[in-house]
Amino acid sequence: MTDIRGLGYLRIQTKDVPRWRELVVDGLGMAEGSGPEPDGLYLRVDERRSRLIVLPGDTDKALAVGWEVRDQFALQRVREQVEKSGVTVDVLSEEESRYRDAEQVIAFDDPSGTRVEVFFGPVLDHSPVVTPHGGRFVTGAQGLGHVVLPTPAFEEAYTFYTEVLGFLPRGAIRLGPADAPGPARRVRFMGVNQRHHSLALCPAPHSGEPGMVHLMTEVDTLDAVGQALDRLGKLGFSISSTLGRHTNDRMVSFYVRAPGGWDLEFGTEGMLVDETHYTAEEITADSYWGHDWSGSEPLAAFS
Ligand SMILES: Cc1ccc(O)c(O)c1CC[C@@H]1C(=O)CC[C@]2(C)C(=O)CC[C@@H]12
Ligand SMILES: [Fe+2]
Repeated sequence: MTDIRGLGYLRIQTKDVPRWRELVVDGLGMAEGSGPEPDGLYLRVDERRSRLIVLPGDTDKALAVGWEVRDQFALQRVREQVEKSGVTVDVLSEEESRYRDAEQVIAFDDPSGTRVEVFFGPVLDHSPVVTPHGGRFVTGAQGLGHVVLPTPAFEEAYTFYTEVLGFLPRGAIRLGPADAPGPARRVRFMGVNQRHHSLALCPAPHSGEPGMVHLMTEVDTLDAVGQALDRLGKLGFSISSTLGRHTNDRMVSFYVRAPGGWDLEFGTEGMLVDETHYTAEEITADSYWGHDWSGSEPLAAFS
């Protein structure tokens, strides 16, 4: 069983912090917090000081995906496993860890070059999470949500996450027709807690900028999802996919395009996995209904 307990945080940079604020605060209804960079946008959805960190930069890209472990002993085990696999691990200084609002952070690159941070001891903010539209986010033992990462080195990356970091396979979906020539290409889902997937890998031409396909965050009511969709329309955001219900995690969600050419998925009613009975399945449709991607602008990871 893996030492990783959940998706802890995502840190990105963007050319357009104000538009990101409209997207995640005015649109999705996250609460604005604070952090070490005065010009950064720190988003709170729970008692953590921040879960999504949006920093100003020259380009739009993911800076780091943060995975949480229980304690210093778990962090040490992860470090040993990653080093044993031949990957260099940076042990961040106390100052660098404090910048990330954690007691201790280690960092390394995954096989696609995505910066991975693993941490324990997140710093809490006990003031009430005052979300601007009253939404309540589903985090806790299920972590922040899930990320889908683009990778041109699919097999290597999948092996790394499952065999080195211990992510559990949580099924797959084939890309393209079942009778396509050559080896099947699949999006593979992986979990570390009861959330169906905390990570998915998607075969893509490159994992460079923006280095993300989407980040999913979950709220506790369908009304909060629908109201966010209404607000985003008024704010002029492009909806990449209409509302729909996924077949694997049963989540009802939509996708909205973020600056930088990747998406934020916003959903509710995600299922809880019971590992006593779960087996990894291959789904043959992404959704029971909805999720019409036909109006989507192309994802930057595929260009
Ligand atoms: C199928 C599915 C189940 C659960 C999810 O949280 C989820 O995001 C998805 C969609 C993944 C989806 C896909 O399978 C094919 C390629 C897609 C359409 C993309 O290009 C982005 C989302 C990808
Ligand atoms: Fe997703």
